Amino acid sequence: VSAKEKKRWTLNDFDIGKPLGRGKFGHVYLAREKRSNHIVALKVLFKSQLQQSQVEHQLRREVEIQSHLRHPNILRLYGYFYDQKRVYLILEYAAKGELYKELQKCKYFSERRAATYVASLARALIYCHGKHVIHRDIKPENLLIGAQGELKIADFGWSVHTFNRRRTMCGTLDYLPPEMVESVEHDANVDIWSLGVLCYEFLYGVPPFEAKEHSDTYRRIVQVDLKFPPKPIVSSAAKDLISQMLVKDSSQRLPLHKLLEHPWIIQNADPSG
Ligand SMILES: COc1ccc(C(=O)Nc2ccccc2)cc1NC(=O)CCSCc1cnc2[nH]ccc2c1
Repeated sequence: VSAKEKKRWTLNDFDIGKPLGRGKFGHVYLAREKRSNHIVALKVLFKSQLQQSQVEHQLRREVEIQSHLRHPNILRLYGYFYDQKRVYLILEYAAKGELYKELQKCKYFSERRAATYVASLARALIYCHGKHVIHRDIKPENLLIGAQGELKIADFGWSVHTFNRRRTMCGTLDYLPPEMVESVEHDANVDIWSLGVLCYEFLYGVPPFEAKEHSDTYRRIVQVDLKFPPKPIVSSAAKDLISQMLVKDSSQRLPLHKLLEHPWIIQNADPSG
């Protein structure tokens, strides 16, 4: 289903399959586009709920942002259509499912798997930043796994163009960098912080600043209270990379292109991503 055809999609163009999950604004179903037999994920959003939460403009902006993003590690939004009550998003289907379920199952990933994922996410973020899009919500719940095992950034519910930086608190705090916790101006370097948090969680199975109370997590983040547990055994190269990303001063964080040259990535990431 290429977005080139500016055709008007309707529900009749699809056979609807099993439910894939329920998001905040609606349900997602496996679906097959009848003419091409192409398998997609169809996300159904209720207009009433979008109106209630005043997110229609955010959805419109997001569809606009997404329609220009083409990257193997970014879940595609092929198009959308609507009827009386609902808005339908035609999304890429990631055949190997949700990354966080895989992380829960494995407890933590090998250094090779973690480095491969981190490198592919870094390439996706370099691509986004090149288009002045910062994602700001990189966490396991927003990552899916494609048919070849490749990682896909899957949810842009909070992405913004860098020119209008809204500071809306969204979801878990674990991934928020100090400047967002202290809600000061922030820039694309927020994604480097989140990628560092993610790399830590891939290797240890828990995020670095996790605490029982929100207030404790806040404090640990703004103090960058970074500790590496004795188990599982993690290489010093991995710890070095994480320590260069989880830096309070966002301008001092390791730039993404430097990350791709870091010894731990060079030695462990599978080049195909
Ligand atoms: C590019 O992606 C997206 C773009 C936009 C939105 C969205 O809802 N935007 C929004 C909504 C309302 C207000 C403002 C903005 C969501 C996504 N992405 C997902 O929702 C991921 C899981 S759905 C797909 C999918 C695929 N492949 C799978 N394999 C297993 C499960 C699964 C699930």
